[in-house]
Amino acid sequence: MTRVAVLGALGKVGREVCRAVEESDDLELVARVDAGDSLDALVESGAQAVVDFTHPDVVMDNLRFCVEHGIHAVVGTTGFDDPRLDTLRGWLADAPGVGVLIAPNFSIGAVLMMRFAAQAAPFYESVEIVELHHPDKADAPSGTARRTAQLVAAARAEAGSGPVPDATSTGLEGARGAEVDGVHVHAVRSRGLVAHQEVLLGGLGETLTIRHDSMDRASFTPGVLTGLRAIADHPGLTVGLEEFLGLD
Ligand SMILES: NC(=O)C1=CN([C@@H]2O[C@H](COP(=O)(O)OP(=O)(O)OC[C@H]3O[C@@H](n4cnc5c(N)ncnc54)[C@H](OP(=O)(O)O)[C@@H]3O)[C@@H](O)[C@H]2O)C=CC1
Ligand SMILES: O=C(O)C1=N[C@H](C(=O)O)C[C@H](O)C1
Repeated sequence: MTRVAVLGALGKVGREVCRAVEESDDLELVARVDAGDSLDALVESGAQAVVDFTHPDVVMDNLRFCVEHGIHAVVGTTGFDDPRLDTLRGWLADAPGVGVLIAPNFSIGAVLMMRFAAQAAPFYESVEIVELHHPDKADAPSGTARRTAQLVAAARAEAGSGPVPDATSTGLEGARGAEVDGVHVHAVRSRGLVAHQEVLLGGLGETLTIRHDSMDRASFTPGVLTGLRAIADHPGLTVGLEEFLGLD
C-alpha cells in the first residue's frame, strides 16, 4: 500500500481524488490537507506520495516542502512555465530518488487529444485552439491549451511548416486570442461547462476538428492513480502523463 496525502482535498478535483484513492486496493489515503492546514500533516501522516490540486499561487511552496521531505508528488495544479520547471529541477537535483509528475491534464482523452493534434499538425496550414471551462477557473488559457499549443508548434517546426496564415491587420485587442509559440489560443468561460477543448486544423478545402470533453471531474482520477502508481519508479521531473502511458 502506498500512503497518499491530497493537497487541495476539499476542492473540486481534490474531493474526487480522495474518493478514488480510498476506493483503490493498493493506495491508502493518510491525509486530507486544504487551505490553512499545516504541511507538517504530510510528514506526520507518513505520506509517501502527495497529490496537488490547489492553486498556481501556492503549488511551488507545496512542492518545495515535498521535495525537501523526500515525498513524491503528482501534480495537476496549473501555472507551470519554463522558469518554474527549472526551479523544480534544481530542487530535485538535491533530492535524488524523489519523483515529481506535472501533468497539464490527467484525463486520458485529453492526453490523446494533445497527441493526435501534434500528429496532425504538420499536414495542415492552419491551426487554432479553443478551450472552454467553468467560470471559477483562475488561469487562462488553460494549462492543457498551452501544452497543446507547444506540442503543435514543435511538430510544425520539426516538419518545417511556416507561420499560420493570418491577414488580420486591424481589430479589437484580444479578438485573435492569445499566442502560444505562434499558435492562437482562445479561452471561453461559462457556467455549465467543466473542461473542454477543440483543436481546429485547416488545409486546402478541408478542416479537421479534434475535440475533447471532460463532463465530470471523475475523468481526471484514473490518470492521477496511474501517476501515483508509477511515480516512485520515476525519480526527477516528468512533464505530461503520456510518459507513464506507454505511448510511442
Ligand atoms: N491537470 C489536470 O488534469 C487538472 C488540473 N486542474 C487544476 O487543478 C487546480 C485546482 O482545480 P480545482 O479543484 O478546480 O480548484 P478548487 O478551487 O475547487 O480547489 C482547490 C482547493 O485547494 C485549496 N487550497 C488553496 N490553497 C491551498 C494550500 N496552500 N494548501 C492546500 N490546499 C489549498 C482551496 O481552498 P480555498 O478554496 O479555501 O482557497 C481549494 O479547496 C487548478 O490549477 C486547475 O486548473 C483541474 C482539473 C484537472
Ligand atoms: O481548471 C480546470 O478545471 C482544469 N484545469 C486544467 C487546465 O488548465 O488545463 C485541466 C483541465 O482543463 C481542467
